[in-house]
Amino acid sequence: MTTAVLQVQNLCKSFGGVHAVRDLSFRVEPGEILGLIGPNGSGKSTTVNALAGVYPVTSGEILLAGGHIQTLPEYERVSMGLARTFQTASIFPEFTVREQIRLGCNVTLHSHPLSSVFGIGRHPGEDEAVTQRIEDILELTGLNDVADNRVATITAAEQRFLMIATALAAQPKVILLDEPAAGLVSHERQALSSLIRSIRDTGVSVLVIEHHMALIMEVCDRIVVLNFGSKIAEGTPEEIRNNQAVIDAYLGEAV
Ligand SMILES: Nc1ncnc2c1ncn2[C@@H]1O[C@H](COP(=O)(O)OP(=O)(O)OP(=O)(O)O)[C@@H](O)[C@H]1O
Repeated sequence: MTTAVLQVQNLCKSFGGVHAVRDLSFRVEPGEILGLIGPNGSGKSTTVNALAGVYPVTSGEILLAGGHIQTLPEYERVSMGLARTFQTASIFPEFTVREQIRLGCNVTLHSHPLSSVFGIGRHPGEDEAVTQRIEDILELTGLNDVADNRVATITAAEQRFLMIATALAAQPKVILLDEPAAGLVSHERQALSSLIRSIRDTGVSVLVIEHHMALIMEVCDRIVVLNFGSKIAEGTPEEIRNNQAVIDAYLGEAV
């Protein structure tokens, strides 16, 4: 078996007496788009926050490319290759789009933070590499046309894509997308589907948490389904669509 990009083993997370996530295990393989779905309150956000290091786990293990990360702080997980987006836009309205993406690159820099001012601790070629990376991300996310616009002035959909762009700037091995389609209209969701596939095509694995079933079924290679904090099913979109436990708990007659 190849090493998973992200592996979750027997993850439990409780808040006092609330068992938000119970004994959850799954793997995100290299080059895979994995969906995490379930009804409201089933533990999806808690899982993402535990993976990202926002919450300490109650028990269980999280491995990134084979190494344990469950005790590491959030920023170390990012610099090791686990990036995430948030349900609400987490951006700087006064920055330009390009500046905001540059911020996301900082976690990968070897140069001293003041190297551009004082010329000390500079890693040759790093500025050029970062500039090229930003251009590549603008191209990938379709934000080139608004690259020099202030973040406050771009559309809500562009802000969502910018959040993904900023997460990509950290050069992740896996990106966690927390409800990326929230608030998007049909053609924007289509663009999001294409973007998610393009991200995978660059070699970055994707874990996507989403309520929009058409998008999940269209874009995911495999899907994990939660209910009351526990995994009730795992499989291809076709298998999940026809799984009676999933239909009863979540999908109903919707798909
Ligand atoms: N910080 C917290 N303190 C106490 N209980 C919490 C906390 N965060 C989540 N919970 C509880 O944990 C359970 C799982 O919540 P979670 O937000 O992870 O579900 P979800 O699947 O992401 O829901 P939604 O689809 O509505 O975002 C719920 O019962 C919720 O009330």
